[in-house]
Amino acid sequence: MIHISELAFNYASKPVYADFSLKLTQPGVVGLFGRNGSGKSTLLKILSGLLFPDHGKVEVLHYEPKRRLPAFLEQVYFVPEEFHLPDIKIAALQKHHAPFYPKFSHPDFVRYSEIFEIPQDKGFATMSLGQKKKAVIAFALATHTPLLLMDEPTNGLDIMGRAQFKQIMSGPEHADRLVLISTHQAHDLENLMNHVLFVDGGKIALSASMPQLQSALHLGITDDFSQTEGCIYHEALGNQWAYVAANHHNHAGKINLELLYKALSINKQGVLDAMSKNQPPVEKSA
Ligand SMILES: Nc1ncnc2c1ncn2[C@@H]1O[C@H](COP(=O)(O)OP(=O)(O)OP(=O)(O)O)[C@@H](O)[C@H]1O
Repeated sequence: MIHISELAFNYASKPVYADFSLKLTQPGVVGLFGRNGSGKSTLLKILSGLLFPDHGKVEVLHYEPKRRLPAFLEQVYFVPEEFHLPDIKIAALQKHHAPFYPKFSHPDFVRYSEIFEIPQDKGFATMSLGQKKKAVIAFALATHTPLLLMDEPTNGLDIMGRAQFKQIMSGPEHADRLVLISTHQAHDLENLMNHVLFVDGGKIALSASMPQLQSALHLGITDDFSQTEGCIYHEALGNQWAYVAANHHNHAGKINLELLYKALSINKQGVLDAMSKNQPPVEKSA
């Protein structure tokens, strides 16, 4: 579905990607993680055809995004982190924009709008930031495009909004699409994710499915500091210690993505060594 090889991209003189490669071949929810400024939004814009690579090959759903062919654009929806909406009501949003997306589902849009409690009688100019974001997400999910790109979708949503987002995203109607989500709110979405990507230094630091992570890593909490010896990463948690270690027991445990993110930021090589030593015989990419 996504095939990038040897991508290079610079903003004027600011290099963001150099020799970046990535392959995602299966539908599912993929989390895109990385430090501030690591290039996540830039990648989503390149994939949606809003920015053009300087070098390398980018293929999405068998199209080159930079050509912006209508047959490509009707299959991809991008929810940016920041957006401007005209002062219209959500019924008008649907009327004017839905015809661009052949698989758009009116009943699903109504259902998602109800779950999100989006006001029907207000124009966007008088909606709150969270209400506008919910309207855009409800629309994006109702397009049923095979590829959905979302940049920080839960930013600006309250606790109920985040729960509503998870509820909608878990629906079986999204099972066949690839949903690539850039987020710093790892905890919000970790139960939904099938695969995670970490970008660092203009390259993919890690691309792994959840089963691969669960098989290779053991994340836990202990009262006994001596148990953190030899771990890939540990941190104080009140009177206890949270840690990331290589999984020597072959029990598939729960992956706390925030802890994994810190482990990768502080000791990337430790994580990669554990991953390379313990790979289950499962899919190699999402
Ligand atoms: N329009 C632009 N012109 C010049 N430089 C830019 C532009 N947009 C982004 N950058 C720079 O490119 C790099 C990557 O930015 P990008 O927004 O893709 O990062 P990000 O990973 O999405 O960051 P964040 O987590 O903070 O949202 C950053 O160093 C940023 O300063």
